Parts: sequence; C-alpha cells; structure tokens
Amino acid sequence: MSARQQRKQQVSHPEPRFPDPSFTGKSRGGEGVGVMAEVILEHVNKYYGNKQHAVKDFNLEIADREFMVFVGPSGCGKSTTLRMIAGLEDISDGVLRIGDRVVNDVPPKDRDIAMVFQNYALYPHMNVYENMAFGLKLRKTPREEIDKRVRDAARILQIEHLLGRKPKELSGGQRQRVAMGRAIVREPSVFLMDEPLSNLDAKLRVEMRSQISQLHRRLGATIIYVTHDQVEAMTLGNRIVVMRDGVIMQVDTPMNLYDFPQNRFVAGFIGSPSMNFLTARVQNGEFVIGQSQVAAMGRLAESLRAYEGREVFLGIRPEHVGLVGHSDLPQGRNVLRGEVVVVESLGAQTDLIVDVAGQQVTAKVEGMAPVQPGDQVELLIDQTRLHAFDTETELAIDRGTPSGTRGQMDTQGLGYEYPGQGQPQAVSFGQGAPAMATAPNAPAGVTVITTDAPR
Ligand SMILES: Nc1ncnc2c1ncn2[C@@H]1O[C@H](COP(=O)(O)OP(=O)(O)OP(=O)(O)O)[C@@H](O)[C@H]1O
Repeated sequence: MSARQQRKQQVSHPEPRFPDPSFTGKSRGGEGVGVMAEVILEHVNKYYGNKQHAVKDFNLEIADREFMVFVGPSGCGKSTTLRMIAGLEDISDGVLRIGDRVVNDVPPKDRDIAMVFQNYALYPHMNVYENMAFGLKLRKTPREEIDKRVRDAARILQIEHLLGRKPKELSGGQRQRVAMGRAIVREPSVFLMDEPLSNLDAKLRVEMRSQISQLHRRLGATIIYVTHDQVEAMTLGNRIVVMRDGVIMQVDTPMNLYDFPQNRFVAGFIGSPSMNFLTARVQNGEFVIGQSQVAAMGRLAESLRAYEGREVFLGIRPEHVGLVGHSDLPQGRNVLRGEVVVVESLGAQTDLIVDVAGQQVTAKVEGMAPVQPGDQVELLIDQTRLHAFDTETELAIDRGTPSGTRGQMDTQGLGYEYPGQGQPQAVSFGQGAPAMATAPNAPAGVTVITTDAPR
C-alpha cells in the first residue's frame, strides 16, 4: 500500500478522529443541526515539505447552509483543502474561520463539523443502531437523547427498518447511508464529504446523489463536498469550486460555469462531451477556420475587436453544433464544413466527430444522423453560445455574466488579466471587495469582478 493510500485509509476511520463535537442544542430550522456556520478561507496555503505547494492562496466564502462542491482532476488539492477545514491537516499560511471563530488552531473535535469519507468504515460487530450511537455514547450523551437522535437520523435517511442489522447484511448504498447517519447524529454545523459515493456502483451513485440533495434541504446544514465527478458537482452544488494545481480556476453556480466559463480549463472540464476548441483567426469579426466562417454576436463580438487579425481558441459545445438539414438551428452562413470521421449512434442522440480543416469537432446530434464516415457535411453552429479564449492566457475573451459579474481568478490565482486593453491589467481583489475598490485604474469597459456571496 502506498503512503498516500495509507494516509487516506488512516483518515477514513472517523470515530476516533471525530469525537462528537459538543452539540450546542441550538436549532436553526433544519432537522437537527447545530449553529449557523459559514466557512471562510482567506489566503490559505498548504505546503507539504519545502517543494509541494498543494494549495495556493485559496480564498473562498462558503455561506451558512450552502452546498459547496470542490471539483477538479486528481491531485489538484481538493482533499487537502477539505482536510485543512476539518483540522486533519495544518494550514501552512492564511486564516480559516468557521462561524465567527478563527479555527486554525482549534482541534477537529471542537470545530463543530462531521466528515463522511468514501470508505465508510462501519464497525462490523455492531448493528446499525449501535454504529450510529457509538460516538454519542463515547461523549456520554444521555441515553434518551441518543435514542432520539439515532431514530430521527434513521427516519431522515429512511433506514429505520435496518437499525437491527449488521453492516455485512447491508448493501453498499445502505452502508453509506449509515455512515451519513453517524455524521448526522452529531448535529454538526458543517458536513465535510470526501468523495462519499465513489465506492458505489453507477446506479447507486445516482440514487444516493438525490438522497444527499434532499438531506441537504432537510437538514439545512452547510455541506462541503469533494468529488472529481463533474456530474455529481453540477447536480449537487449550489456553487462549485473548480480547482487545478492547487489554484481556484472559478467559483460559480453550475449554470454559470456551463454558460460563462472564465477560462479554457473550466470550459473543458464542465460539460460532456467536452467543449470543442478550435484554433481560429479573427477576421472582420468572424472566426475563420479553413474555408469556414462563424460570426461572433453581441458582447463577444465587441470583446473580439481587440483580437482582429489574431488567433484565438474558439469554444463550441457539442450540443450547440447541428447538422445542416437535420437541426432546428437557423440555417445561415455560419457553418463549418468537414468530413465525418466517427459516427456513434446512441439511439436518442448521435455523436459525430467531424474533421474541419484538420481540426476535430464533436457534434451531439438529436436522434439518428443520416451520415457515415467519409461523408462531407456542413455543421451548423449556434452563434449565441460561442466561447473564445486567449491563446496565451487561456482566459475567456468575454467574461461577463448576465447578472453583470462574478469573480474568479486567473490561471496564476492572482486576479484577472484583461487582454486587448493595452498592457494586461492584473486586478487583485479581496474577500467580498468589489474589484473596482482594489483596481481603480481598471480600463473602461472592463467587467467589474466581485467575490461576493452566493446568489
Ligand atoms: N501528505 C502528503 N505529503 C506530500 N504531498 C502530498 C500529501 N498529501 C497530498 N499531497 C500532494 O498534494 C497534492 C494535492 O493532493 P490532494 O490529495 O489534496 O488532491 P486531490 O485533488 O484530493 O486528489 P484526488 O482526487 O486524487 O484525491 C498532490 O500533488 C498530492 O500528491
């Protein structure tokens, strides 16, 4: 077993690590959780030894009762960040607040949190009731109180009929629910969940996903949830933090991540199949790829003026590409011409890969597409859903959102750069501070970026 696996296993045993945080008894409307809890990370860094800078200047405000998801590829620092919030990992630099307390030096048991891991580690010799009650017993919670909390949690999780069973008599999903139950009975203000569904098969994951969502609504608790699965992130989160190499790439609602990715990484990470990226030259406000042209519209067209004559990455989601003669998209001159390379019929939809002037474009076409490899086709593009990215910084060329603004970091985690405005403007911003406050010289026309509370 590798050192990393050992570490994961070590922390996967929540009982001794997470004695029941002292229950305050203060109700806040949900079913059985503790006090108001927002979680705030200010300039948090984590170094492992001298070389490994695992989390870099992480700034985030998680609102009370928010469901916040951390997502990103393996090794991007999701678990490390969660473990710092839990107190299982020291914070090298920066400030962590839970509620109105700075908790950098507060031991895990006093942070009013509970953690659920992918390895749910139930005690095999105890039945479900005893497993759920164990932590409270250790805390010498009165028996009637234990009984009430266990039965309440079992009702919420719909496992009342399983209370007398041993773990080996349970399915994977039921075991995971017991593990959740063990966290719920502690009535913490904040639940931390580290890939809690990754041991389950695909069908159960979907089932448990909706259960966790319902649980969040019923408990009214703050949940911080780590996953590398973008579908889980999109369906569960009020907001999502997309991370790469220890840096926040964007924090936003699922829909804003989808519609307004702030950089190429987020654009490619969110959505399935992934967004197409085509190298295109900007000419007369149009993206030119080989013999094909696609015109930009609206604000993107305005932002694109600064790129006239230059190359950019044009981003098009496969679901925004149609087949001429086989799509509801308006027919016009905005077509990409190419040769079909792959046809994957899935019944309700067909995925096509089309070679457009040496670049591959995936199209998600409704129903059965009447084409085969080798056919010359014209692809219709939904002009209203185009994205464009600077080839050097990989930042989105138009980063506005319908609500005006929402703030994220650039690839260095330092702030925003605004290409095409003379010298690139690096704008630093603090928690909740409008960018204008820290960037009074931001060029005219630049979107004001804030890192304010969730909508
Ligand atoms: N104890 C440790 N000592 C040294 N490096 C570590 C340690 N724990 C994690 N790292 C490194 O820190 C980085 C972030 O790891 P972390 O476990 O937070 O990533 P992750 O996003 O949760 O990945 P995964 O999805 O694979 O669990 C990785 O490069 C990892 O190798």
